[in-house]
Amino acid sequence: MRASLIQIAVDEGESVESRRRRMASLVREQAGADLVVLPELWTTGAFAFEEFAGQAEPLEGPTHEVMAKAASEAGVWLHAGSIPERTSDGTLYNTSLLFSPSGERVATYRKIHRFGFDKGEAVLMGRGEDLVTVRLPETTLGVATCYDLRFPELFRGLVDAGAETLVIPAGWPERRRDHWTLLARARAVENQVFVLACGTAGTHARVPQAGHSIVVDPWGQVLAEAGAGEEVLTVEFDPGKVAVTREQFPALKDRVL
Ligand SMILES: O=C(O)CCC(=O)C(=O)O
Repeated sequence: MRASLIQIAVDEGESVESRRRRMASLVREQAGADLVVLPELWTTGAFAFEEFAGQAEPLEGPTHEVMAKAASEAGVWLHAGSIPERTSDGTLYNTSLLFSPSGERVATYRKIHRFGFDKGEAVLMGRGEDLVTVRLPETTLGVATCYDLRFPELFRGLVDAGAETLVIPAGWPERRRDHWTLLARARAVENQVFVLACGTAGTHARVPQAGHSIVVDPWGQVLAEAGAGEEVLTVEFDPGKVAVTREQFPALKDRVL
């Protein structure tokens, strides 16, 4: 299975519309991949809190339209990262959109753990409630977003629901980059899954981003890791390795709690 993680910079000098067009073109360039993954809140930037309300979209808004088309033109499964979603009652959510290779939306995930410690996203956005898995022909995806990575119980829930590949879009800051790579590996090892974690590059809202999108196998080996700048990280992996790892080292069977 081939996956491409598109790590872009959210540059305030680029309009949201041009970034959408640029992202769509990058997705189209990944034709031939099975799965393409984009970062968290790449239209606004995950730390651009003051932009959330102004840039929030309905679920089937402009990002949905452009990404559905890009997925079908590239013929790929697309985790289109997340958007600031505005529901009909005015509530905002940090919502991920997933599309099939025919451009049909197959899942949405509203981020459960909101970041900000009583500020920013934590007060501006509503809390998601539902765990989401998506069956692809080769593997079952379990989805989570950025700060969720710190909460292992969420991933146990996804594993119980059948997840074999965790897909985690993020806008992770540079100053905690070590946590990002450490936690990505920890979630892979403890759950015996692949982890595909896609972050952003550059600096937005004065917060330098970590980049370093990463793909980890169920044994905790790093299959690929991006640098700090814009990059498309492409990796081939064998989803069958999840079953093999769980059989050879059946730690998940010894869970007590
Ligand atoms: O947990 C962290 O260090 C970063 C989380 C974050 O930036 C986010 O969820 O947007």
